[in-house]
Amino acid sequence: MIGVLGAGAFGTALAVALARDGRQVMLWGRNEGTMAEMARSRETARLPGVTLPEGIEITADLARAASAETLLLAVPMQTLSAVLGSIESPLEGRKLVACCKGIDLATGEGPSHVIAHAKPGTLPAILTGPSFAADIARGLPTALTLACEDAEAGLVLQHVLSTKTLRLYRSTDVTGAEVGGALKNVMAIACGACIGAGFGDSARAALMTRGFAEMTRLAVHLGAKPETVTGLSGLGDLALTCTSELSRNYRYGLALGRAEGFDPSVTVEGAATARAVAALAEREALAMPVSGVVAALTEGKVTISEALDELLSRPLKEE
Ligand SMILES: NC(=O)C1=CN([C@@H]2O[C@H](COP(=O)(O)OP(=O)(O)OC[C@H]3O[C@@H](n4cnc5c(N)ncnc54)[C@H](O)[C@@H]3O)[C@@H](O)[C@H]2O)C=CC1
Ligand SMILES: O=C(CO)COP(=O)(O)O
Repeated sequence: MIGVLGAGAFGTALAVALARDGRQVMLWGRNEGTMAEMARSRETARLPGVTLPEGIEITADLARAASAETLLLAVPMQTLSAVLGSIESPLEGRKLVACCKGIDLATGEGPSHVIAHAKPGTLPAILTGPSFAADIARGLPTALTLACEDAEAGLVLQHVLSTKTLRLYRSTDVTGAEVGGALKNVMAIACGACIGAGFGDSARAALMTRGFAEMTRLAVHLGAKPETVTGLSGLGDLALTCTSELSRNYRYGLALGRAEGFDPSVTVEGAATARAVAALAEREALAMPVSGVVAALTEGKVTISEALDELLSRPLKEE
């Protein structure tokens, strides 16, 4: 049995893909009324046009869902610690797969460390890479990285979570996979803002490239392998998210660039993560200029033209 905690777009899409491939899945969401309605209609507004297979048990009972052998944690990054804290069972020896992207603002930690601190003795892993929930739910081909420090547990998870259309590549470099997933959202906000403000495609390509350099710098500083950053979890997801209007982070950036409002209820992981990265960069004395500018922009501390000036006025250097 696979338990998916978080019945938003991504958690539900993963539950749909796994159930369609014959897995038994329990999908948990915190709102009893919403979950009862999902169970009745076998639909969700988060994934229009998608029918939830009968193989998904829909529940608002956290203890029940958390009793599953493998748990996928598909809640927003800044809520991960609280959700884990509300599970009474210690979950010792169980595989806990983070399906969220970002860095915890309170601690500066990625999802696997948040899991390890909240639930010691578990086997933390991360599932990350280029994939829109809508694509996964429609059964379109998707390739992701499954990273777990415990190679044996990673191998088991790779087989348990791969389907005919969802192809998982295995890695033991959890830090590299997490940094890629977290930073690509920050860069997507930057790229959206760039296009929204009318700075053009050449400027976006420059931001993606310099953003990738920042991603690599932080990952390697934290002990990751550079080749992980060139994989699906890094370059792959950066390419998707910085160029598609299906991305919420990119769309949020577009709105910032156009000086338009944006629905605050939409999950935009890159805003809090930019602030977490800026704090981390300062603590570790790392140059992370694009992340710093995105943090300032999303906090309303600079305008879009001040943000551009800041990046263009940096000292000239070797690439
Ligand atoms: N939507 C997508 O295409 C993809 C999303 N992700 C990641 O998945 C994670 C979740 O995002 P989505 O499902 O897209 O967001 P979403 O906004 O569709 O859903 C978030 C869900 O979390 C629930 N939630 C919020 N706060 C909670 C709390 N304190 N306790 C319990 N539940 C809570 C909400 O009720 C909602 O059901 C994010 O980290 C995102 O980066 C990763 C890959 C693709
Ligand atoms: O992570 C994603 C694609 O890989 C989804 O991106 P957004 O959260 O920006 O919509």
